[in-house]
Amino acid sequence: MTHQFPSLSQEQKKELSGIAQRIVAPGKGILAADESTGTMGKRFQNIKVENNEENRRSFRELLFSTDPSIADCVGGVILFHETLYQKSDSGKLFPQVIRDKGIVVGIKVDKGTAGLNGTDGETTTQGLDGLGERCAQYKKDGCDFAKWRSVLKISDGCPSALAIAENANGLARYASICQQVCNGLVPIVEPEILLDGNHDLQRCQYVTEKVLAAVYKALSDHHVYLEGTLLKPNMVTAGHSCTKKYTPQEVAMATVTALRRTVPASVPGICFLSGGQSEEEASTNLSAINQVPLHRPWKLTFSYGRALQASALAAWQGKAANKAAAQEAFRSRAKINGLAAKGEYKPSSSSDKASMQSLYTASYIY
Ligand SMILES: O=P(O)(O)OC[C@@]1(O)O[C@H](CO)[C@@H](O)[C@@H]1O
Repeated sequence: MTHQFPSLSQEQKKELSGIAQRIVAPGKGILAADESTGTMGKRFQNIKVENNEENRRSFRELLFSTDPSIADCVGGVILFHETLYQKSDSGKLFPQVIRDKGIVVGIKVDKGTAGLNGTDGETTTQGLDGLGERCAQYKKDGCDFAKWRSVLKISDGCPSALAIAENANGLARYASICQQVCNGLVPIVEPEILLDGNHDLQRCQYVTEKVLAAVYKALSDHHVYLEGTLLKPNMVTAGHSCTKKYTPQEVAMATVTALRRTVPASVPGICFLSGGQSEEEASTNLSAINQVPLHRPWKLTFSYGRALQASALAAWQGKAANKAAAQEAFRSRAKINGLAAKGEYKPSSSSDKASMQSLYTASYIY
């Protein structure tokens, strides 16, 4: 075996690890506002709002112009391409609005999934062609991190060895391109295992361990600098149609056990996706994860889309008059998750009904 040909200087490594650490500073997580145009359409349908560019801008404006105290619990925001070039009501580009609050700007760079022929409906993720050029441009336009989502599912025969290997390699190739000399983006590596299925907690833990082990082998093969990366995994939970119910403590123990067996201690932070859990479930499980009596060498925090925005969307209803109420709903959810990231969130019996509502969609695609 040859030696490694170093591609990153000490300064470049320092920049990457500094960005990653700022995003997951104590009590901070990520707002995933990177829904594609199609996904926003589904969200808007529920509140009967037309899916046009101005409405998408207005909703994001509401989130990004929330009181600056939001920066106490949000360290990073992930944007969709369209949003990166949109402006606030006062005419400021969104990345500037976000950076002015001391929050790091990120961008979703994958181009969605494509079928893997010969498998039982499994997929790979597209977007590697021209990725280097796109990353360099995004860095110039104010981004410091990126996100790429791979999707795997659990059934009797899934995930297949092919799906695991193909998605791990894609994530590693993407991560190495993000970190390349001129690009300087911290890659968030997201191997999402969907909630669909009737499998139990143990099966999800087993699959999560196999998937993460393959991802970290591929990241090593591709010489990815782990200190300058973040992981965005699913929590280990039973499938959505499993009849057995598990406590947050059981979910937390299975999740932390799987992570301890597979994720190197050099990774600064693990930011969970919410994956269809209700807002309350996602917060309660995260808090329980941060209370597991095992050594946890990484920050364990959130990178929620649905579980951070559902109440805000419901309060907004597309009406300017509801902006303040929607911002308050978002601020309150972010604060709760900030506490959960420190293991300090205690759910109260008075939690409102909407926050307990499942946000699950079968075979979630975007
Ligand atoms: O699972 P959640 O927390 O809602 O969203 C997690 C996420 O990766 O999936 C979405 C795909 O639509 C992205 O917008 C988002 O970043």
